[in-house]
Amino acid sequence: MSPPAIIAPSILSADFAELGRACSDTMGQGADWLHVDIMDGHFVPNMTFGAPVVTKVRPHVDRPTRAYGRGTFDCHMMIAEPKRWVRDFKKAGCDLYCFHYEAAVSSTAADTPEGYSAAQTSPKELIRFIHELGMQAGIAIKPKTSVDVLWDILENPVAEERPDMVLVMTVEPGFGGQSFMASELPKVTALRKKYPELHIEVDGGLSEKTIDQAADAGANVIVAGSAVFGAADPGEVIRKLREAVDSRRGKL
Ligand SMILES: O=C(CO)[C@@H](O)[C@H](O)COP(=O)(O)O
Ligand SMILES: [Fe+2]
Repeated sequence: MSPPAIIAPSILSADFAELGRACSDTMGQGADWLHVDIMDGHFVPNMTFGAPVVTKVRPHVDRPTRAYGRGTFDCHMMIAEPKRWVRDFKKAGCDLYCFHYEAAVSSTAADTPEGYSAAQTSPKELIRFIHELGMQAGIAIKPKTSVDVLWDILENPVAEERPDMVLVMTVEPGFGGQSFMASELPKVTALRKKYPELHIEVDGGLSEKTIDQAADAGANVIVAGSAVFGAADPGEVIRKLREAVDSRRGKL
């Protein structure tokens, strides 16, 4: 059976001037995780914030007591040098470090002054590094990236080098409030068929209008920014998103 619904509001749509309170309010409204979008202006044409802001926000939300527990900080790293920031985000309180496949396999990074190489490694080496620091590891793919790049990574017999979650982007990364790309759902269907217990996250354009399609495909981790933070009753939206996913468990 697929894993239960995990609803992860994207704080990109929150009021940044009140970020700590926005995060704790959202948790009080029934969110499971917080989805934290990190953008560097290189990998995507937009910038958000880095580890110092995560450090300040983290105490506003209870730490999870187990992997994937309530309060998980799900950091979506839309950055060109994912290896470079793993340590800083661990220190800041990130629980799940989700990097982009496309960034990991590019080779533009330079070494860091901290004395370790930021030169990009293979996804499996990056996953191992994230695990060694005690975080869960996620791997994300953009709409133009084929799901086929993931099979080898998911089949790896070495458990420490396998991702705990796959993120299938349902918009081009960079901005909240874009239209959902249903064209990406066959990737989710293919992943769910092969991996009944894998955490499969979808991100971009999720709302009460699009959740049924995503849930039918087999997604269980649902990111929603504008749909939650723009709602008159965010708790009601979170509840409906959860219900849509959980009502399909065991039927996929
Ligand atoms: O990673 C991203 C955008 O790049 C997302 O997490 C968005 O922030 C989701 O926002 P909505 O599409 O739900 O408004
Ligand atoms: Fe995101």
